[in-house]
Amino acid sequence: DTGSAAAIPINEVDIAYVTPVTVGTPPQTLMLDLDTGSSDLWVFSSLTPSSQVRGQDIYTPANSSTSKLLNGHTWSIRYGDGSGSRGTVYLDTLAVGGLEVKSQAVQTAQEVSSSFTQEQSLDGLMGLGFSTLNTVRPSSQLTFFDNARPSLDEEVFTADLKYHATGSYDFGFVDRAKYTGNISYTAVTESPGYWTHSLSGYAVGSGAFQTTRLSGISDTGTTLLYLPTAVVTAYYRQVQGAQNSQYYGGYVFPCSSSLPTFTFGIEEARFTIPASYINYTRISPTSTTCYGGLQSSSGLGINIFGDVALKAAFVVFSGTNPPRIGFAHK
Ligand SMILES: C[C@H](Cc1ccc(C(C)(C)C)cc1)[C@H](NN)c1nnnn1Cc1ccc2c(c1)OCO2
Repeated sequence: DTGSAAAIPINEVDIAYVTPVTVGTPPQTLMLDLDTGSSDLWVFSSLTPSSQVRGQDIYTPANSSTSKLLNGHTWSIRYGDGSGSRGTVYLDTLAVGGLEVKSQAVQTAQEVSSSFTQEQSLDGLMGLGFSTLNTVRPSSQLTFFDNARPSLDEEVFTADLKYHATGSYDFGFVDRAKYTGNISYTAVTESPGYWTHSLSGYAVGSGAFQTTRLSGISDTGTTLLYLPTAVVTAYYRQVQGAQNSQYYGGYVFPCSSSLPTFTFGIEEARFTIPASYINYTRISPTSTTCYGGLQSSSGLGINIFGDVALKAAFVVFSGTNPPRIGFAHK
């Protein structure tokens, strides 16, 4: 079996991407953020207080003839940016792009933090990290990918995220039409449940490639690219007027500055992020100061290869044993 679905940016700066997912019988369509950096599938629901719902679609288990309460089970998740949610759990039929799982744990939110309420076009998250990270208790639940595995033609899913455009997620196959050349694979360690792997090095603009192993997680649910301070200072040293602002919590620069590209290595392969991806956003609609798409990871304790990096490639998340991740040009 296979599935293929759109990855749609939810705003004009690609803060997150959503994918249509159908839940229940008859199918209720929700727009979920497929997130390889977490492992809970949670949705805005009929159990979410109306004061916390602002335009989101909701899942109503009572309207689904196939929904079953997972008795006595609850969940609670806190994300690295401080946002979070918690609630109860139903099992129901769930499909992404034609790929159906009969009994998927759907975590119904009874509380969501304000940053989720504010994102009107995002109805929840679908974690695609390793199921060890799932927060449902007393028994943790499997991700959609883990549930779908037995029926997949190939134990893979791929991410083709795009800059200011709609991309796609595919399950169970690697679409030859979506990339050029060869796929460069590298080893993944499932620690502590993320798609953790190394970069083989980096280059700033036309500068020499620095060969140095940088370990981190490929995370479709994180907007920006977070790397060690040494790398980030080397990058912004090439940007006129750049500064690391305590006030804005990161590197900012005059929007008129010209930015270098940023190249990262996957084993012998090289992927160049265009300067436009790193000129992330104006700090306010009328400001001439812009916020960088490359920021320091020093506060996070882990390097995060988020969407700013992933959208520069076609990415294969391979659930083989051992797992691996592949990057190709597109
Ligand atoms: C933050 C997302 C999870 C999320 C996604 C979207 C949203 C909004 C819809 C409200 C926009 C909030 C939250 C990430 N997912 N793997 C995550 N979940 N747990 N850790 N991370 C990665 C991390 C960790 C720390 C950080 C960060 C990132 O950005 C800034 O500081």
